[in-house]
Amino acid sequence: MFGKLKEKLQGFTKSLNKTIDEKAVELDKPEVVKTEEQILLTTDTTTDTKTVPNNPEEIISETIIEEIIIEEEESGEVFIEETITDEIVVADPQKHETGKDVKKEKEKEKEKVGFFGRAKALIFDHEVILDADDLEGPLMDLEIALLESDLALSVTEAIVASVKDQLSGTRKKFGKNTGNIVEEALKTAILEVMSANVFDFDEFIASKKGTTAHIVFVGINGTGKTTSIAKIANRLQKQGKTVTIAAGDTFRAGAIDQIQIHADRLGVKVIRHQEGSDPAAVIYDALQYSKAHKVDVLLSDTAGRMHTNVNLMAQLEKICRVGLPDLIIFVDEATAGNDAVERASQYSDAVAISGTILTKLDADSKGGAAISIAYITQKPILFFGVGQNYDDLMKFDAEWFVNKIFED
Ligand SMILES: Nc1nc2c(ncn2[C@@H]2O[C@H](COP(=O)(O)OP(=O)(O)OP(=O)(O)O)[C@@H](O)[C@H]2O)c(=O)[nH]1
Repeated sequence: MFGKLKEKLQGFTKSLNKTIDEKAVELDKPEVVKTEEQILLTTDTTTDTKTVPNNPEEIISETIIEEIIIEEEESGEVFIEETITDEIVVADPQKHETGKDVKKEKEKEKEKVGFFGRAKALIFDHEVILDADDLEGPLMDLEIALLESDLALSVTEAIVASVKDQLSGTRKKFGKNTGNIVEEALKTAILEVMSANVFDFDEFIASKKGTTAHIVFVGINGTGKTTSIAKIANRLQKQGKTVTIAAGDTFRAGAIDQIQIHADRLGVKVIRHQEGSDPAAVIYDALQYSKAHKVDVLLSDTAGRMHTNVNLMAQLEKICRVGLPDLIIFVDEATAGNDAVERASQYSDAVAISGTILTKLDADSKGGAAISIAYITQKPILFFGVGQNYDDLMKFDAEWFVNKIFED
């Protein structure tokens, strides 16, 4: 899931981590030279064993310290040279050992702790300050990565600005979690967008106890409105709620029968008129019926319509005016590209969208549509459709979503 977005974001994370690492080494170089003596002191020439400083957990670049084994031609004996930055430390020549012994000894030491790790420990607590120059290149890469993952320009800019804000000018501890700094900044930025106006669907339904909660589903053709209505009906029934469905798609041939089939399977009452009749009238009747029968939730289907069709969008406004919905749910596909942003925006202008259901997350989704729609509508994603069965509906969880983008 979100393979492409994941790959691109990981690219940015790696590139900025590299900058941080380079900068950390640069800042800490004088410190490494200063502590060279300390490293030498750790070599006990009488026992030829080395003491180990605390915290030797990580391995640093071999460009800082190298070991060279030199074989002496005549005796076949071996000296160890340790090169620290550009200085050479020669192990005690009085204490000649055979090559085999030395190698064994070195193997043991490596098992105890990496030598580079010990050196790294000495620069462990320093801080890196990222400035605009350090961030410029990686942030440009991030912007391109997000745009290529179908995020709208406005949301891309918001995420890049947030990441920049979090990383620039601030002192960052250079410790063993360095690698997380960038990822955390990105996660926070995406989480901010995805958590806009969070609203809990179940709490909302619970709050309507005693009255009929009316939900209208809108969106372009074939995005999964009818299927999502059936999934929501199934979910509500499992929670002990009573449900009615309004067959408000009177436009597409077969749409009324399609929703009737779902309703029959689920044992839900459908209020329907003739094909071609006024959808606002069907929905009005369904609402009266549901109220009279104290039905907990009325789910109203509407015909798919292109956001660019002025007449059909005007009809949708009328449906929502007459039907007095408590929620208007915009349904679109998680697989949608940048065009999803345009339609979310136009639907949002036409009617007061309360939230979005993103369907087909089980198909190859780039993830960009989810982030963009949440940002453009400034309304929460409520559910993900994750398949064609009634149970294939997942309540949206922003943290789950963001972690999914970054998981390996
Ligand atoms: N894989 C997958 N398919 C889905 C999902 N949701 C809906 N579909 C399929 O998408 C197709 C269209 O779904 P519908 O529910 O008919 O879409 P609609 O928005 O009501 O279509 P119109 O009435 O033409 O506007 C159907 O084949 C559904 O089975 C989903 O979450 N995952």
